[in-house]
Amino acid sequence: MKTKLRLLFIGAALFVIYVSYKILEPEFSRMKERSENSLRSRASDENYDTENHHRGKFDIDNGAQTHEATVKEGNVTINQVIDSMIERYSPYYGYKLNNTPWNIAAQWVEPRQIHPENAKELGAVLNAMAKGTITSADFGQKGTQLKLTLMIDDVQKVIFKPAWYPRDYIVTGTPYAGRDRHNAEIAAFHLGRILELRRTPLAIGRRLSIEKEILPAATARLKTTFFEKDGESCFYGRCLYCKGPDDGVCASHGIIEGTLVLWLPTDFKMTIHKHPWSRTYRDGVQAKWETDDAYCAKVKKVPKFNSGHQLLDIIDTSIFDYLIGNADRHHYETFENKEDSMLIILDNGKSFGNPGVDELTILAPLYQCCQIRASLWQKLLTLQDGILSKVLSGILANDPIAPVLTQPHLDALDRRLKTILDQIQACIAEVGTQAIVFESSIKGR
Ligand SMILES: Nc1ncnc2c1ncn2[C@@H]1O[C@H](COP(=O)(O)OP(=O)(O)OP(=O)(O)O)[C@@H](O)[C@H]1O
Ligand SMILES: [Mn+2]
Repeated sequence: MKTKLRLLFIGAALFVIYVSYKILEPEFSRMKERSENSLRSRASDENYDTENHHRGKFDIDNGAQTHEATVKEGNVTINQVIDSMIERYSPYYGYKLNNTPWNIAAQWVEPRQIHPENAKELGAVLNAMAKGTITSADFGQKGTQLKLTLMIDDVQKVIFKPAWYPRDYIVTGTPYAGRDRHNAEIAAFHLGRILELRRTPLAIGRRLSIEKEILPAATARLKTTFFEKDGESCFYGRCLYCKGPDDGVCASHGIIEGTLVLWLPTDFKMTIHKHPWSRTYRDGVQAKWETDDAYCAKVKKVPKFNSGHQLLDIIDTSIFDYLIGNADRHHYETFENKEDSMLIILDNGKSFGNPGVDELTILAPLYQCCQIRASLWQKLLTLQDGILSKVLSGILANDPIAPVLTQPHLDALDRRLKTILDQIQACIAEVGTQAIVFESSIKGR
């Protein structure tokens, strides 16, 4: 019996080494190819502003950022991998469009992705969100937290989630404590891109002038929630936790910082589902999943989870949430009447609260079901050894409200990634290779 276990373990370890090698191999050769082709293709792309040809930097900042990897034949360093990934995932905000940005973003939405892999128009859409004119401002429509619904250029709806905390504020208490972290929405959006999940709506930071940009566009009912404190304009909007001035946010020198999240096209209706691993939000009351190690087997008996991809989507999301420290995934939404719909990763506001706490219970869907899509596992393997934090911080460095995350939050990502990979190894040792599911996360089947 002991020998059998030992053999199984050695077999699993060899399998992991082989798969890791296979995964990294194409990344290395793609990198070589890219570095050879990048300058050539950049110069031939007429939509790139050749005077400011570097991607990234939100405001034109000549030549400050050069991520061209100089790859020597057969000798790829980790920094070159990082630079190449930053280059690949940094939106190019100066990209010039031939179409309206809003139509482009609306056409991207499909049942299993909100945007395509690495579209060059992404920077232009984000830029339009960050620079467009606010033509109307009203209460946020749904949810319990303070937010505004803004209209940009008369046509595009976005949510504005305002800043509550300075970047280095550490939220303590329950895993879901505190107000929303607006910066978390931006970090989550880009993390979703790096992980190739692409299920999070576009998000970008923006600083708005209350007097010049919000008040002139504000509805009468929103204006009634404005007040003054210490010579600054403030508002408290309307939501479950918006009772009055004590629940308001204030400008600083007339400016209020926040994150804009692009509203999904309204022709996609959404169905709301209770998350099977949701918390009770009651002190001393535990949910079933917290006390029952065989909980996953019970979830699998529910028709919508015993076939199809929703359970795997939940596992993807638990990995995503563990990385960002989001213990507040109480519900989730899918597209109505789309059989293959993804779990849309909406609302990441309760993330990046405490970089010193790794809330392992967020990973319960992974460790209780012991299954993960091969595509996500592969992606995670390529981001080990500090690559994840460096790539994400390189991309976030170009957001208008950078720095988006403090170093302790970035370090937490690498630490948590290691825990996830260890957990996957433990699952392989426990259930064998059936822990790895060969199903595309984008196609769903
Ligand atoms: N980008 C979006 N496009 C379309 N609908 C959205 C978008 N973002 C949020 N919604 C809708 O608004 C609801 C509330 O948004 P969100 O979850 O961000 O707010 P919240 O106040 O944090 O909610 P909760 O209190 O439930 O956590 C979502 O459940 C979803 O139905
Ligand atoms: Mn929320």
